[in-house]
Amino acid sequence: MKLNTKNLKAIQDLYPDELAHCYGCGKMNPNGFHLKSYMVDNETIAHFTPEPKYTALPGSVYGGLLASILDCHGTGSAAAFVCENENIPLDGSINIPIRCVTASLKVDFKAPTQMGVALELKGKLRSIEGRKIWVDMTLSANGTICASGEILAIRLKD
Ligand SMILES: CCCCCCCCCCCCCC(=O)SCCNC(=O)CCNC(=O)[C@H](O)C(C)(C)COP(=O)(O)OP(=O)(O)OC[C@H]1O[C@@H](n2cnc3c(N)ncnc32)[C@H](O)[C@@H]1OP(=O)(O)O
Repeated sequence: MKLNTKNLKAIQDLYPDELAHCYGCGKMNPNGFHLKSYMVDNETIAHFTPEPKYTALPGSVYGGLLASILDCHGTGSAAAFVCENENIPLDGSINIPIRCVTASLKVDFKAPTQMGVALELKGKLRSIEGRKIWVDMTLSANGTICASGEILAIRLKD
């Protein structure tokens, strides 16, 4: 079901402009995917509809694209979970001061991912240990989990 984002702020839109050039999710990158992830009830959600040029086999989505959007959903989720943990607001009143980058990303491709539908990505916090944040993710098409992912994101030092 499509998420109503009317009263929500995308995590990636809370990055300051100078750190928002990521190809996958940066609002300042005119050529990028502009993935937007939202915190909803202690999990993160993003929707993304790939263009047909990202085809693997006819009718299904190229796995590299799926890994790419899981990567950005994972780092955004990691930053958001740290903010929640530290009572930093995600309501847009401030740019978030937390920066996380991918140290490790694992993706399991479980079923072909149908082209032409809005994909749903979800993230759940597994753990935070110091600067290390582990997030478990799923990517679904029409309610079928097509890929699962796990990311280790590292919080950058100030
Ligand atoms: C790039 C700057 C952008 C900033 C803005 C971001 C906005 C968002 C942009 C969106 C981005 C979208 C997504 C993208 O595309 S992000 C782009 C792709 N990612 C990168 O380019 C990251 C490249 N790597 C690094 O810069 C450094 O290696 C980092 C920063 C990750 C850590 O180097 P640092 O010197 O800071 O820390 P450390 O080496 O003491 O490690 C710390 C702890 O982590 C553990 N560890 C490390 N690696 C691994 C591993 N592979 N498996 C398991 N564990 C690992 C390590 O053992 C240690 O544990 P412990 O000993 O403490 O227990």
